Amino acid sequence: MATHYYTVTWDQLHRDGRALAWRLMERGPVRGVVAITRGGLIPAAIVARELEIRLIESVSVVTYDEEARGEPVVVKAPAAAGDGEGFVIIDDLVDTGTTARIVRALLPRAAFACIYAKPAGRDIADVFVTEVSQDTWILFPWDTEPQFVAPLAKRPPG
Ligand SMILES: O=P(O)(O)OC[C@H]1O[C@H](OP(=O)(O)OP(=O)(O)O)[C@H](O)[C@@H]1O
Ligand code: HPA
Ligand SMILES: [Mg+2]
Repeated sequence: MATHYYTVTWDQLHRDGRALAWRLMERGPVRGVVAITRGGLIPAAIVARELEIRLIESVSVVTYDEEARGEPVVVKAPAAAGDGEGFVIIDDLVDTGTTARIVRALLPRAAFACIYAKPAGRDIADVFVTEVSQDTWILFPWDTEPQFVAPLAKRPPG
């Protein structure tokens, strides 16, 4: 269970997505990207734009219902990425690494990249940008909205 929250704004996600693109570019040419839906869709779009990649495939794995982890289900396999040669699989984050391991098994020759990583899943990523602790839940901009917060002086102590 998460005890900390790390809120990511659209602006920060865009910057971190571009940082991921830089790191991928340094590793060598990329023919296509495979986005793990849904969280990997926007990171994959940012990377594809920066690396001028038009070949974009998707794979759908459902593992979580909000913060509750369930049995991962592959809802859609990647159709046109072969064994993954020349492709980079992209996701928003690795947490336990379960989702990444399933997709890596489907595309054994692809690299795996994500923007955020937690310690339990970090080693499965070839490239990531920012690490957060295992007890931190990352709040993505598509899951949140700005809202009023009470002034500090009016909040209950604690
Ligand atoms: O490393 P893991 O423990 O497998 O967790 C990471 C995965 O969990 C989330 O996806 P989720 O299953 O919530 O689906 P979504 O991307 O459609 O929101 C996240 O987008 C990663 O794909
Ligand atoms: O920290 C997280 N944030 C959002 N989705 C997630 N899915 C697994 N871990 C996370
Ligand atoms: Mg996901």
